[in-house]
Amino acid sequence: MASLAFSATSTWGSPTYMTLLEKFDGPKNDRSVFGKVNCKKRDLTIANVASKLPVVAPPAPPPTTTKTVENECKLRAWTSIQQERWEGELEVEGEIPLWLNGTYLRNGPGLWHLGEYNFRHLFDGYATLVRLHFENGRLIMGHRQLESEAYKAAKKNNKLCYREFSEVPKPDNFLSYIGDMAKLFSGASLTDNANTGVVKLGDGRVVCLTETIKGSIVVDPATLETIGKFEYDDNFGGLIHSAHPIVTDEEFISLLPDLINPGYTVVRMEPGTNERKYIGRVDCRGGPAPGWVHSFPVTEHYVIVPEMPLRYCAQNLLRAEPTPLYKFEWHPKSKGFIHVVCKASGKLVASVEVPLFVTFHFINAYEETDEDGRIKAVIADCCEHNADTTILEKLRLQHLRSFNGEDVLPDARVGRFIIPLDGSRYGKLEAALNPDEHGKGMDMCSINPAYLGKKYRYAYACGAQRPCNFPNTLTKIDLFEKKAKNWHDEGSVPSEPLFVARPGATREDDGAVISMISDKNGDGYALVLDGTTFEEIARAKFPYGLPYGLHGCWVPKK
Ligand SMILES: CC1=C[C@H](O/C=C(C)\C=C\C2=C(C)CCCC2(C)C)OC1=O
Ligand SMILES: CC(/C=C/C=O)=C\C=C/O
Ligand SMILES: [Fe+2]
Repeated sequence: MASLAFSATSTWGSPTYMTLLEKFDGPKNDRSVFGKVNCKKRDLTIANVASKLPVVAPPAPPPTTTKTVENECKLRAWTSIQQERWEGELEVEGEIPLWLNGTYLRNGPGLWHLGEYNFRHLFDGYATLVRLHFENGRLIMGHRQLESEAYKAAKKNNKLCYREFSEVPKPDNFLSYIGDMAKLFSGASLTDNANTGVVKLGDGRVVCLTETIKGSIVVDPATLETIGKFEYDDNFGGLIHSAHPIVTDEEFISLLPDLINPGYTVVRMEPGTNERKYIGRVDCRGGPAPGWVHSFPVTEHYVIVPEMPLRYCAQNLLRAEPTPLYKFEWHPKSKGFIHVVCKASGKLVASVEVPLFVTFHFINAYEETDEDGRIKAVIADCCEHNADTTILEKLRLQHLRSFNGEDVLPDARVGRFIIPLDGSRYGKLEAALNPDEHGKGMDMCSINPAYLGKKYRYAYACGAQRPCNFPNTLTKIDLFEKKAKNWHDEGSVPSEPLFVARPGATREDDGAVISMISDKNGDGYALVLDGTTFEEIARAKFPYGLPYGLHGCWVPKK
């Protein structure tokens, strides 16, 4: 299929869209997009509608293959999405459990270039939403670009217009540079490219998120259409928040880092409202700025506030060219801390110094009680990168695209913080199990959501089968037995496994685990594993390989 190059000569306005709408109509369209993939053409309502969707050709992707020592790497994980959107039914191999009814939504940075200009970091890409709709053993896949202001402006002007994770728009001249600085301070130049995750609020609204507050965007889970900005209806201000709020049917809890008076505000929002309410505040204990707080855990009674020695850095925010640690700085002398805030009173119940740590993702946390039922400690688990920040650099696209058989993924582990609540000054950090169990790779985790904040046994994540340059296995961690069971498809990259509990289940691991795989042939497929045995129960090939996605959520059938 001819693709419209995302260049000065291409048209992204409605005339082209209309032309394509007419041109790519009906099932014929599917074939032209798919090539030889086995996609059923049954008249499923959604699929039928979907097959009539305009298949707008996207920016031409950057080179898709990378020379390696042995062979050509065709992996699509690190290359831009092929087209703006697609939807259709997939042929299922194996059996999708009939109880698995609902939609898995996944978000991630899926478009990494503007015309000839290639972005440099995984986290810079424009958001690509993917949906896997499971219904009575059948599976419909769809993907669509998120229509953020940043994405729309890039398409319209064919250049970067907002500050992304590592990319910064080039000022035209000195005066515009001064203007850009003003925009930076007001937040006007920050991106709203919500490419990190997607959550379902208790009231049913589905919101895409990233680190910037303005990058909170409501989408329709059925069509993946961008509905509009999620406006927070309160006076907290600020420009950034944790990219991973804690979201349940009852609440939305988030942390707002304060870069002026280093600290964090803990806030809570009720379903059906857009108003975050104040829970409490933690002042940082070290360093010139708060630690990066990409995620945080909660227990039944507490919000756990990590203060990582990898701290936000005002100078790096202002720089035009990325530094090795991007918007952050490593401050080992400033130390690392974990703070525990009571959800009900907002009071700080513990604040302990812990060994240096680096983490993107907390897995879960819970309270440990003594014989009399008194809470004596908090346990908080995370994907911990052995206090080594190099993982941030390893997520550069050039690095991800150039795997040559060398083992270059830095080691990681399930880091377990033990935080005493008896007034002690220090907490501990240790590996929850031997990292060899999961090939010393560890990130992109999920749990059975019914165990959020509670003592739990199982975590699902990505581990490593070495040599590799990125986590390449799905791993089920048993924190009681301290064992892991690993799933691996040689040469492929799986995305974050998501656990869905079987309705009525009483065992923690009774359910299914969903992931999407980029395989070594350049294809991709949805994968369903049994939550207990961790064996494959079904897979369904995509029409083409999709870019890597970060985080997702489950929207159960109503
Ligand atoms: C991880 C991860 C990266 C991605 O970040 C996206 C952006 C736009 C982040 C921007 C910023 C920071 C990381 C630090 C503080 C400043 C600011 C520029 C907002 O989203 C992710 O989840
Ligand atoms: C992809 C990743 C972090 C994503 C943040 O949202 C980490 C991968 C390697 O450990
Ligand atoms: Fe994340």
